[in-house]
Amino acid sequence: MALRAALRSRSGLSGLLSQRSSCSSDIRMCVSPLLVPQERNYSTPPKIRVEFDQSTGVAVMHMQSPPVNSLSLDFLTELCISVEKLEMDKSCRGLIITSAQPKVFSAGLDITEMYGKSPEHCGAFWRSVQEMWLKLYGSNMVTIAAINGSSPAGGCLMAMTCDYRIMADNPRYNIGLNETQLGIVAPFW
Ligand SMILES: CCCCC/C=C\C/C=C\C/C=C/C(=O)SCCNC(=O)CCNC(=O)[C@H](O)C(C)(C)COP(=O)(O)OP(=O)(O)OC[C@H]1O[C@@H](n2cnc3c(N)ncnc32)[C@H](O)[C@@H]1OP(=O)(O)O
Repeated sequence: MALRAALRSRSGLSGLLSQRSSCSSDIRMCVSPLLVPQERNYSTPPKIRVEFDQSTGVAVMHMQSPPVNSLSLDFLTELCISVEKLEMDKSCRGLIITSAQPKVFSAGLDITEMYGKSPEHCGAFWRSVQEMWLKLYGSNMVTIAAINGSSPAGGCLMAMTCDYRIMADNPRYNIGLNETQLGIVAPFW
């Protein structure tokens, strides 16, 4: 109850959504093996920014990978590490995921990860996709997607793995699954 009240009263969620629409206890103590070799390259700016409010127990995760928060291997790795860190912090009970990019929540899987890559890279990429939705779907935190822009395909998948979805009311923002239109078939796993 306290968490829900906190979520409701936080300027965070309502602020995030109105801002965008107006412009047009299992603590895992180890990092998963998938994530170990994928440490962030510190020569590039972080793709994920997390603000954790100790007083409410709510973290806001801002996706900030220009131009459209496409889900690349690097992006997904960073996102999974951030979720794991929050998951390990017992005081974090709620997670709001939103976008720092204008008009787009996430464009879905990064198309450039799907051609001209080695089989090893493709394997790592698809594992990271799976890791992302398993982590969010299985999270002990209350998870909310604050969808402040378009969110096709993998962006929709990510939102679907959260407990709640709230989308900015803007007719220009699309959400849904368009894989068939693109001729993409998700591999068996
Ligand atoms: C719970 C159980 C689950 C089990 C598993 C189930 C299913 C399998 C899992 C997932 C399948 C998912 C597949 C995918 O996600 S495939 C990707 C599909 N995505 C799209 O088709 C989105 C395409 N993009 C858009 O529609 C638009 O770009 C936008 C997001 C609406 C934004 O429009 P806007 O006009 O603002 O920008 P631009 O179109 O001009 O784009 C700017 C810039 O970004 C590049 N870009 C866009 N999308 C992607 C992308 N997905 N990957 C890589 N790059 C992308 C675009 O090319 C532009 O680049 P430029 O260099 O030209 O500036």
